[in-house]
Formats: sequence, structure tokens, C-alpha cells
Amino acid sequence: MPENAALEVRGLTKSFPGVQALKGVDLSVARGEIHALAGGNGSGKSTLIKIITGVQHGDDGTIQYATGSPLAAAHTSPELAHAGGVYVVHQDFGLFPAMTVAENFALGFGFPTGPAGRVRWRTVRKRAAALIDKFEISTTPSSLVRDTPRAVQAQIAIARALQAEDEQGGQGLLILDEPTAALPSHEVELLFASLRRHVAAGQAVLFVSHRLDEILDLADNVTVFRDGTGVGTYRTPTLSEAALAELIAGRPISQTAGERVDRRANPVLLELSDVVATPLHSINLTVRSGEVVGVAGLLGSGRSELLRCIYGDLPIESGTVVLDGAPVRFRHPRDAIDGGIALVPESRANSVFYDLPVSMNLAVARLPQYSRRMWLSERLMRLRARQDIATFGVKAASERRPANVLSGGNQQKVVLGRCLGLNPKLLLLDEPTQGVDVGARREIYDMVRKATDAGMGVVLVASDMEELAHNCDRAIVLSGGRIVDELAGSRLTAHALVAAAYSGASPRKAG
Ligand SMILES: Nc1ncnc2c1ncn2[C@@H]1O[C@H](COP(=O)(O)OP(=O)(O)OP(=O)(O)O)[C@@H](O)[C@H]1O
Repeated sequence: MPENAALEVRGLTKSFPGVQALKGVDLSVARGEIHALAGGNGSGKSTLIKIITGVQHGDDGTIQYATGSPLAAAHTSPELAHAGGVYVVHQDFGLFPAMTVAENFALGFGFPTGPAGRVRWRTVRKRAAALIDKFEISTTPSSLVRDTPRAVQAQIAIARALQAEDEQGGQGLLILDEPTAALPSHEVELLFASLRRHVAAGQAVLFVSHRLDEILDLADNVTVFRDGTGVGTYRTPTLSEAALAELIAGRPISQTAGERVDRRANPVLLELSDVVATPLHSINLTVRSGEVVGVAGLLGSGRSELLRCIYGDLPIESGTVVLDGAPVRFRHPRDAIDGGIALVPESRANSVFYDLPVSMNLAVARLPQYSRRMWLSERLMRLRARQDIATFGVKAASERRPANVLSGGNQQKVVLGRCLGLNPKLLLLDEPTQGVDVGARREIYDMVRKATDAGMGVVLVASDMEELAHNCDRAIVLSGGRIVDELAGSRLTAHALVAAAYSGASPRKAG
């Protein structure tokens, strides 16, 4: 292995029942390098990381960490990975929000104790202060994690992961799994700046991302996977977003926006008038048949709450909601579903039944269609599931497999398939493409567009302003629970959405 290598993977293979997840993968990461892993949903990125970190065993091949000789991939373990200087920060950061920053650090390293096992709190705080200082984090040892911005939480998680290594003076490999997925866009740069500082100090960083712009902005090199095989490793300055998208998908991906159509003459599907529901103030919003209405706003602006209040999941305190010409007051999501509304929630944990088969996950919202007197027709359910799997491009060995063996992006496609399969009048989408690969992202919006062409209305919440600008006919901007702007036609650009979300312009009526 080269002298400055932080990781060498050679000929790694891994099979699960019915799937070969990795087919002889090679990967080299050097010290002082930021290396991205890119690839479609189910292409094997998470499996590779699990084997590098010793959480899963490979079938064949070798792994060599910075400090040591090649190990059989079948015999790695978390302890060996730690000893080799490998640290991982998962997407949810794994912090305890109700505890202080100092306590979170100590949980990762162990609480120093004195006589009779009493915790030395002064030492805990002093050590935390030193880490905060060293990693240049804008927080204090006594701050509660839940009160700090998401990007600061990411930095705390990284510092916690690196502290042991730091004390040993090591320069190992930090692995980040979609680190920006839960970050508001304005905080991404804060995290990137801290990562650049780490690599300048000799750290190697390996990160997984579906955000091509972020890969090209942050990484020095990117290794692309397709169906369990490494397609190649590329220096990012040599790539454009379109070229990277093509490498990932194995075919050209249209980067052009769907056609934006003026639907102002279409019948009104949903009308909110002066709706108040904590934290929303006096919301006036109209969604017409065939229209995709975007909702932009920073974290905490009330974006998800707006969807929840339409869906009967957040009590409306005052104001009126009219759906398809009739006033409604949904007190429970069941009422909204009966009224023809479907929601794809932000958190997959709230929508995926992990232990149930993929077929049941797809069918669960329309079980009456499969009931035959006293029982459910599994045959029908599976037949329909196979069609949905093909339509939505879900990568699953079989519709009988439990959802927890699908990759994250494929679970998301199942939830979307379930909702679209209901043929709703109105579809509420909260970050629908999180974890979804670049090819499927386009396909998902094409499918949504097909449904809107047939008359469905959509309210789309997304943090990615490019995604909103590309896929909406019109967008409102929320700030502090109020609609502060509305953009349509040529004014609807990612730049204008960002500007409006930050400026918190004077409240105006949308419709
Ligand atoms: N525990 C498991 N049992 C069975 N199959 C699995 C298991 N874990 C992963 N797989 C399968 O291995 C393949 C690779 O999955 P992996 O999670 O590594 O993909 P990924 O590239 O991380 O995808 P995503 O971008 O959607 O997160 C998929 O087909 C997946 O269904």
C-alpha cells in the first residue's frame, strides 16, 4: 500500500440472499484527501462502508487500514477498524439532544471518574472546551445539543468521533454517510469548511452523497459504483455534473427542467384561508388541479407543519380549508386520506414498515382493494407489487423480502410508489428525494408530472432550492411560519428562492 494511504480495499465481494451487493471492489483513499462515494440506489455504497467499519463481514477481498497489514475482509471488526484509525459519523449524527455538548463528548470517550466513582465534571468540561477550541466549533461545553444548529451538531459529532484518535495524535479516516442530508443549505458550507480544516491537518475523509454539486465542490476524487462494481475513480476537477450523473446512471440524465405551465385557469383543488396552526400564522394558499406548488423556507420556517396541517396531523386553530369546493376540517390523517390526500413524510422511519415485505409496504394504504371476503389476496398484492417495483425502478431481489433489506433510496421509492398508487387528488411531498439517486430523482418527478397532467395537485417541500425551481409551477416561501413571498414564471429560480428565504420579505398573500 502507498505510504500515505489511509485505506486500501482490494477485490471486495459481498453477497446477500438473491443479491451480489459488491463484486470485486477496489478503493484507495490517501491521507489529506476528501474522497466521495457516488452511485445509484442499491449500488453497494453502504455495504462497502459497513465492511470497512467492521459492522459487516465481506465474503472475499482485503481491507488495509493506515496502521497495519491487509486483513481478510471476512475478519474485520469495529475494534480493528477503530485501531486502524477509522471513525464513522452517521446521517443522524447519533447525538443525545437533551444532553450538553460536554456530556455528548464524554459519552464517546468515557466519563473521567475520581474516588468512589464520582464523575470529574471539571475535567469533562475542560476536555470539551479544548475540543471545541481545537475543532473551531461555535458552541460551549454547557450548551444543550438540541439548541445548536444542525451544522454545529454535525461538527460536534465529528469532533466526538475524532477525539480518541486526536488524543493518540493519529491521522486516520473519517467516514461520513450523507452528512448534509439533514442540513439546511446555508449550513452546508460551515460543515465543509470544518472538513477542509481536518484534511489540511492530514485527516482523510470518505463521504457518501447523492448531491453531485456537493461532491464536485468538496471532494478531490470520486469513486463511482454501479450495481456493486466500481466504475472508476475520477479527479473531480475533470468532471461536470452532467458527466458525473451519466457515470452514476450509466446513461445520460436529462438536466433540463420539466416544462413550467401556467395553471392559473385550472379549477382550484385546495384553498387555505387565514389558517392559523402553531407555528403557522394566517396562511393563504391555493393549489389548483395539475399544479405543483413548492414550499421553500429555512429549517424551522413551518414547511413540514404546513403539510401536516393540510393532512389533519396538526390541529388548525382558526381559518378555513376548502378541498374540491367543500369546506373540510380534518382531525386525523385518516380523514385526509379518505378525502383523497396522500403524504410522503420527511422521515422514512415514519413511513416504512421495516419488517413487512415490500409487497405489503406498497399495498398497505389500499388493503381494501386486496381483501377477498375474510382474507387478503396475497397473490394480487404481490402481482401489483411486481408491477410497482418495475414502474418505480425499485431495486429489490423480490417483493417478498422485508423492506429493511432494501437500500435507503429504494425504501423511499417504495413509499412514493405507495402514495402515487392511491391516485390521490392532492399529494403532499416532504423532501421526497432524500437519499434517492440522480437517475431515479428525475424519474420520480417525471412520474409526479404524469400524475399532475392527469389532474393531481402537489405541494412539494424541499430544502434543495434547485430541485424546487426545476419541478414547481409556483413556489411560496415561508419564514417564521408566515408566507413571505411567492414566485412563479421567470421569477422562480433557485437564487430568488434562497434570497427570499433569507430576507424574510414583508408578508404577502399567496394564491
Ligand atoms: N442485510 C441485507 N440483506 C439483504 N440484502 C441487502 C442487505 N443490505 C443490503 N442489501 C442489498 O444490497 C444491495 C446494496 O445495498 P446498499 O445499501 O449497499 O446500497 P447503497 O448504494 O448504499 O444504496 P442507497 O444509495 O439507496 O443508500 C441492495 O440491493 C440491497 O437491497
